[in-house]
Amino acid sequence: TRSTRPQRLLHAVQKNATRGDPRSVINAIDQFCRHKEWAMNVGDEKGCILDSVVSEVNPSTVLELGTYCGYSTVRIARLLPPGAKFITLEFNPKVAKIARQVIAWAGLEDKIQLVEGASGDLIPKMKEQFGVETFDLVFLDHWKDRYLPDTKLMEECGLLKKGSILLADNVICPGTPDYLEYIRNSPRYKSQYFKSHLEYTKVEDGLEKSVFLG
Ligand SMILES: CCNc1ncnc2c1ncn2[C@@H]1O[C@H](/C=C/CNC(=O)c2cc(-c3ccc(F)cc3)cc(O)c2O)[C@@H](O)[C@H]1O
Ligand SMILES: [Mg+2]
Repeated sequence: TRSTRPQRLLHAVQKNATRGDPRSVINAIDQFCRHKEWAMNVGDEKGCILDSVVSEVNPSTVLELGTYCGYSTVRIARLLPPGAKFITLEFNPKVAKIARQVIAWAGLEDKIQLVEGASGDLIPKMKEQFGVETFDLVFLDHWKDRYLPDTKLMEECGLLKKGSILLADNVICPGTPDYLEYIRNSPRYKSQYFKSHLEYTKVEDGLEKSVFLG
């Protein structure tokens, strides 16, 4: 049977990237998606904005919603200080299996805890099961209609503290209208839009960075 897109992406990494070199894994995926087969990674243009936010926040605790093939996971993990706690959630076991191999190829498996399951089920367990108090940074990149409910759930579970940063991909394309409306009008957040483009295309997209005010 025909391979899946995540499998073909993994093979491109194993063929073109150097083991233990995160930058080469990132480049191999970007080359593959730009020249061979598009895939829904945050990509290199928005990826640079992600890098700058991660470097600025210098987080001790990070949560990523929607690992997919692990592209943004590798981008984030390579910039984290030693001892940082990085949890990424992926509910498709087949995709999680690919992401683990991409992360391993980059040599970053010790910095990343990939947990298989749905964010709605796992967020309420963060404190008891994963020993997390609050997250300094959350990267939202899963189903777009889940950004808002999961943000409210993180608030309810006390996982955000004053200064916590939410960074949301795809707020224009495919778009997350209910999330944007909430986060931009809530007195509990200060938001900033970073205009960019949909990965590997000229279509407008962007990242919304929101600071939780407590
Ligand atoms: C049920 C919600 N909770 C979840 N918990 C854990 N993992 C989840 C969850 N949802 C989805 N996932 C996983 O995250 C990934 C899904 C990401 C969804 N992303 C998109 O739809 C997306 C889509 C596009 C896009 C843009 C333009 C197009 F024409 C076509 C596609 C671009 C992007 O950058 C995207 O992020 C999958 O691996 C899925 O298994
Ligand atoms: Mg995305």
